[in-house]
Amino acid sequence: MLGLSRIVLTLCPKLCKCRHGNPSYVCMWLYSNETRAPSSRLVIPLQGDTRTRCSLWAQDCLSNPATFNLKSWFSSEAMEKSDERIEVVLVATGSFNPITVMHLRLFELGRDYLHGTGKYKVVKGIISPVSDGYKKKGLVEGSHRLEMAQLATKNSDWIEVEPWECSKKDWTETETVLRYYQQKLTCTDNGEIEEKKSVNRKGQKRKRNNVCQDVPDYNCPEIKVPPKVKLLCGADFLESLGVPNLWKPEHVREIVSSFGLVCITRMGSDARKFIYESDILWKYRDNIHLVEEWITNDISSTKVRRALRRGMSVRYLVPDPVLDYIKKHDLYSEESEEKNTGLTLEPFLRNSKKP
Ligand SMILES: Nc1ncnc2c1ncn2[C@@H]1O[C@H](COP(=O)(O)OP(=O)(O)OP(=O)(O)O)[C@@H](O)[C@H]1O
Ligand SMILES: NC(=O)c1ccc[n+]([C@@H]2O[C@H](COP(=O)(O)O)[C@@H](O)[C@H]2O)c1
Repeated sequence: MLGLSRIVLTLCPKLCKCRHGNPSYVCMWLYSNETRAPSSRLVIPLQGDTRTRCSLWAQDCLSNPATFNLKSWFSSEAMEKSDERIEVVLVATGSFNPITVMHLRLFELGRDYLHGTGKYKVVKGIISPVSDGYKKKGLVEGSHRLEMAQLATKNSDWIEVEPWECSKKDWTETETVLRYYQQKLTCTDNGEIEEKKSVNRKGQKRKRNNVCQDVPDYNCPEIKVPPKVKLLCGADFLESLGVPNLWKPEHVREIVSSFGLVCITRMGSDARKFIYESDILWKYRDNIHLVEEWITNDISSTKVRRALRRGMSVRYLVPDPVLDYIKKHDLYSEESEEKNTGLTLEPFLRNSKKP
């Protein structure tokens, strides 16, 4: 809870149970330093001097976060009404050529880890297959990769496949992809309201006070605190951040500072050492969650494609419906592996262009 930048108090007439329609709850929106969006919300029944107490507590907490102790200010009954965990949406980008069981495991491992911290609640997982414009060698058509990812996640009640990135002709940088998903979550939930609220009639930005009363009511569905997007990846992906000309330094900074990473260990990669050796990753190491996979395996799409080309079984490495789809469409062959041969990977091409 340290790192609060702003607390907003509002009264909640819509939660009111009294006949006169007077507000009966105080809603406190807590804004973290990391993001401009509210990170959590507390709802406290309005009894006696609750509103004054909220206001005093907010000022006290902001001026000296070390004194933060909500329980000493409010009753346990009031506290039980709030879930202070930060909601997270895990986004995995990649080729998924084809999707394997390990890709699905990444989500389970990432979610378990974040829940184990007690600080986060994972509300959704998003698989975002890369566009054909990425031009990676052996990359089969996006429509097939999408379909396979959809088949693989059919039985999951929290992992979804987003076609946005894949259905574009051109490749999209990962930082843009994450921003898109964050914006999508924020706009549906409360992003636009937040924007409107911070602009006054003359169109000028309103000065943000530490404590004010201008946030809409608690139980409007559209003002729910938006979940935070975090990038879910394997340790090899993390190490790729250091490959010259593959990533823009400002994108690496933005990914580790604004979004954050949940990184699963992988054979052949030493994520801990990589973070230590990178100044930018070291600076934001608190925003990089390293998850140890103890049941190690090195399933990779490359190895699955290789086995398929050689007519070997890949059963139990990919979900059964995915295997059926691969067979039905005869997706992976020596010929498919030659796709994009001789082409430069789009990120290298883009980053080598003069501005
Ligand atoms: N066995 C694994 N352990 C940890 N992370 C993995 C594993 N397999 C895939 N990932 C992660 O899944 C994400 C998407 O990966 P991608 O689609 O490139 O699959 P891949 O199996 O790594 O493919 P390839 O074999 O072509 O490198 C990446 O962040 C990658 O690090
Ligand atoms: N600069 C960038 O944004 C950048 C560079 C390289 C790869 N990526 C992404 O990382 C993922 C890598 O996937 P592969 O491991 O299958 O190559 C893809 O989603 C790709 O778009 C992003």
